[in-house]
Amino acid sequence: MNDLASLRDKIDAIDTELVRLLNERAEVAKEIGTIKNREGLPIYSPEREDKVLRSLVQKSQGPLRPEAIRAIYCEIMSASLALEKDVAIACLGPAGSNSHQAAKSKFGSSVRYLFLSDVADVFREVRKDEADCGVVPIDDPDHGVANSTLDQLAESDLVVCAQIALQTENSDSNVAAARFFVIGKNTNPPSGNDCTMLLLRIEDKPGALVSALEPFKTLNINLSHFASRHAAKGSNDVFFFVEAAGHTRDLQMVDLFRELSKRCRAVKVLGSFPKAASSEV
Ligand SMILES: C=C(O[C@@H]1C=C(C(=O)O)C=C[C@H]1O)C(=O)O
Repeated sequence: MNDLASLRDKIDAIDTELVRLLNERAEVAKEIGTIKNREGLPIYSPEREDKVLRSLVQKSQGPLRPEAIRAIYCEIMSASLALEKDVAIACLGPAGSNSHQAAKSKFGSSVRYLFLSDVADVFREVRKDEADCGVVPIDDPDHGVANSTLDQLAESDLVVCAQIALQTENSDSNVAAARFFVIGKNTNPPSGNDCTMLLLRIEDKPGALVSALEPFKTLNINLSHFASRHAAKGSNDVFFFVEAAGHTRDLQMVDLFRELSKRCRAVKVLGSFPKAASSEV
């Protein structure tokens, strides 16, 4: 037998074993799904997926690149999600839009996608349980921050449960990352690698913002993103959206919230979720 044929025989044997193992893994995921459905637990667990991916990337000795491991596992997890439940993800349409691509890079090709025409509709479908989660833009290199998403987050009781970075070519053909949030009804347990999106409502007066940000410095909590919006018409308040390192259940967050509540008109937690992988942003 020539080299090519014998190497292909080797691949055939490995594939047979891989498919057997994948089905074995899928059986376990189905059992997990039965427990979740029985106990009313969320089917999608972003913190678990993040832990699985980080651990596999760390253990892998190559030659597969980390991005390849992530892409393969995105589809494996997509297939297990679909076995656990008929999972639907709402995003901005049409099929093939940036939002759809971002959603597929997180949820893979085994789940169902619902295409909506604006961000408010995505939030509505998730609130009505027509979709398990929604994917909405948060910022992109060409258009900046998505104010419609900030406005919905300010009003809604839905939370940010994951983020997605999508590499896009911008108008100058530079590759840059557009960021999307996954929104849902459930707060995530810690993954050990989280950040937290907060909404601070602050009076529009000199020094108010500096005072609100001081506790982040004192408690040594890093801020990675920052955006502002005027609060409702007729009010003299400003909304500041900040993304801080850590999870709301971290001890130092308790201190942070105590300090923030003294310095802000209102503080709302928009969600704790796994940080983007370093290869993503
Ligand atoms: C199997 C589970 O359900 C989903 C599928 C996962 C997987 O295939 O590894 C991980 C997290 C969940 O989104 C689980 O929660 O462990």
